[in-house]
Amino acid sequence: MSKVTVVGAGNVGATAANVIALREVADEVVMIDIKEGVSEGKAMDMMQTANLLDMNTRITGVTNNYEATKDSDVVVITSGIPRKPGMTREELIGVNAGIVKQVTESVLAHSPNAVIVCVSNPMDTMTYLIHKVSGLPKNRIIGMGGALDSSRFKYYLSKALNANPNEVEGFVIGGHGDTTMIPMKRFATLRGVPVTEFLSAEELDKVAADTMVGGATLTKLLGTSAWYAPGAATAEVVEAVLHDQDAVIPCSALLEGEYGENDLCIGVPCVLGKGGIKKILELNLNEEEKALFQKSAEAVHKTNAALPC
Ligand SMILES: NC(=O)C1=CN([C@@H]2O[C@H](COP(=O)(O)OP(=O)(O)OC[C@H]3O[C@@H](n4cnc5c(N)ncnc54)[C@H](O)[C@@H]3O)[C@@H](O)[C@H]2O)C=CC1
Ligand SMILES: O=C([O-])CC(=O)C(=O)O
Repeated sequence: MSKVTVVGAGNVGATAANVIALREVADEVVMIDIKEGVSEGKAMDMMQTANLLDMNTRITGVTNNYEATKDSDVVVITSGIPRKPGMTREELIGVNAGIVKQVTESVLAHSPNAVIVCVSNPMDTMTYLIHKVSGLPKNRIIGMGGALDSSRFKYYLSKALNANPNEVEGFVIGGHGDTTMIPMKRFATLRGVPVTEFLSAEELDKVAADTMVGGATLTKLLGTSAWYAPGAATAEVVEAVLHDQDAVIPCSALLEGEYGENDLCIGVPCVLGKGGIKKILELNLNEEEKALFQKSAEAVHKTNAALPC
């Protein structure tokens, strides 16, 4: 029996729980929130789709009751405030650091062996905070950002190529921020054919720029940040871990020398499976990519330095 807890039953948390349940990634999903009745209500609503959608996962919701999260295999942390139009993710640090710290302590008290997937923003810094607060082995803490950013990159590539998004491959490394993401243009392909065969340098630069502000674009349209793709990307990460898929997904991982960085969580290609991050893949970056990575890392270090704890 596998069990996933999702902390925060707001837009992203509830969507992630729903996708995890519909894809039957886990046997049991528990949503927990501080808002009285919200998790319970969303869980009941989702369970009323079970017979319509042939879903066999059991979803429950609780308010503040960590006992119900006991012995989870994976805990997803989405609790915290989202940005509003015009804000950066980094501006959320003050409020969200306090929430993420308290939530990490509470979940680990009941699920000491869980793999933690951090979603709350600023995500790389919140992932780093979880390392500091928990002292867990580094493989058990995964920051979810690259899965989403890569999916957006593939979306914008598919639009520029006028192609089926499922035929497109590509990934994004670096920080999960409007100016820190690094869409890896050099490795993007349409069914294995480099996209540079079909797109000009200018067209590809536009795809990369749109990807970097993908979250901000949606925040402007929606008045709050996005949830469908973030929820689905979170479910992808949880599935890779629970089903021991050895899936290569860019995630925010603690670096200890990789990519020339230390004491930093930032997006790098990871092999995900049982136990969390099985391996970090070190790419042979060219000079331009190295410089972008260094700049991105500096920015994330700077945000980390603003952590209140
Ligand atoms: N890493 C990524 O790729 C993405 C990150 N995000 C981030 O995820 C977070 C959640 O976003 P949304 O779901 O849109 O926000 P939301 O406001 O819809 O939901 C957040 C939920 O967290 C709950 N919460 C607050 N404090 C809590 C606590 N101590 N314990 C349990 N629950 C608590 C709130 O009551 C609320 O229901 C934000 O920080 C957002 O910036 C959003 C999209 C993508
Ligand atoms: O844009 C935001 O603030 C939420 C987020 O991280 C994303 O959708 O990429």
